[in-house]
Amino acid sequence: MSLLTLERVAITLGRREILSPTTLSLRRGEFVCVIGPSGCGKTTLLRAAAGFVQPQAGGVKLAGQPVQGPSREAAFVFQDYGRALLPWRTVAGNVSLALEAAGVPAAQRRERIHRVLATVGLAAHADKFPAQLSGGMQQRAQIARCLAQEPTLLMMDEPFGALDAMTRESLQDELARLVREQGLTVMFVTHDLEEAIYLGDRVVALRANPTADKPSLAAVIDVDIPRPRSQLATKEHPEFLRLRRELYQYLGHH
Ligand SMILES: Nc1ncnc2c1ncn2[C@@H]1O[C@H](COP(=O)(O)OP(=O)(O)OP(=O)(O)O)[C@@H](O)[C@H]1O
Repeated sequence: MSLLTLERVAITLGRREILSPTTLSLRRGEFVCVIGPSGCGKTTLLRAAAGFVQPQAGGVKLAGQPVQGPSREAAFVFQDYGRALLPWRTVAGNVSLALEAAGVPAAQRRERIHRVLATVGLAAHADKFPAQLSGGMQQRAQIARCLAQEPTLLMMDEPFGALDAMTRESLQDELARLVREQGLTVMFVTHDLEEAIYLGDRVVALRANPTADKPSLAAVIDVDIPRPRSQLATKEHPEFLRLRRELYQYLGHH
């Protein structure tokens, strides 16, 4: 059963067609990664799917309902955690924002804040300010704020792109666990092929400068590698290596 459906979604910015008509649907609980060269429209596709931009043609449906603007069902995680968090609010205060916006009474907020912070391993840092945390911890805080909103869909735009390799790997593993435990559906933009294969149930490859015979959607590939995955074993799995080669060719030569 599909949760999110994009039906011939096309986007033109200025006079340029950024995204040629693209059809894609995400099943409930599915983790879909979107890759492609810089400027091919990954962020634009994600923003359209989240209702932040209205496509010039085609439509987006969430749980069968047309998406006409941002909704609480879909939470958006940005790469730039430094700008996503309010510096004058503590970690707990930042998470509280999502609950305040949803009208959750103060009496229930404390417990909910504690629960989501524990989920992302930040329970001991609730009273710290963002500037007192490492990049990885700030990104965890942003993810906690999104989870507090209790979304069904997580839209993530290169969330780990600014982190060092070790932190990125541990956050990938935490995210995969969390998504599985909570049954979330994820649309995850990255320019990192390995990250896309490691995390995804499917990988969507976009190409830049679409034309009539070479549309934006270059390929949609199933990642048939068992879960839970692990950084070492999965990345040595023959299927991982095969997919990496296949996607590399799509990105490099199409
Ligand atoms: N508001 C806008 N007006 C005109 N062009 C825009 C606007 N926003 C983005 N673009 C252009 O649309 C194209 C797609 O941008 P988008 O950010 O979706 O690409 P991307 O694949 O996410 O790129 P990157 O990997 O570099 O983040 C780019 O060429 C960008 O310059």
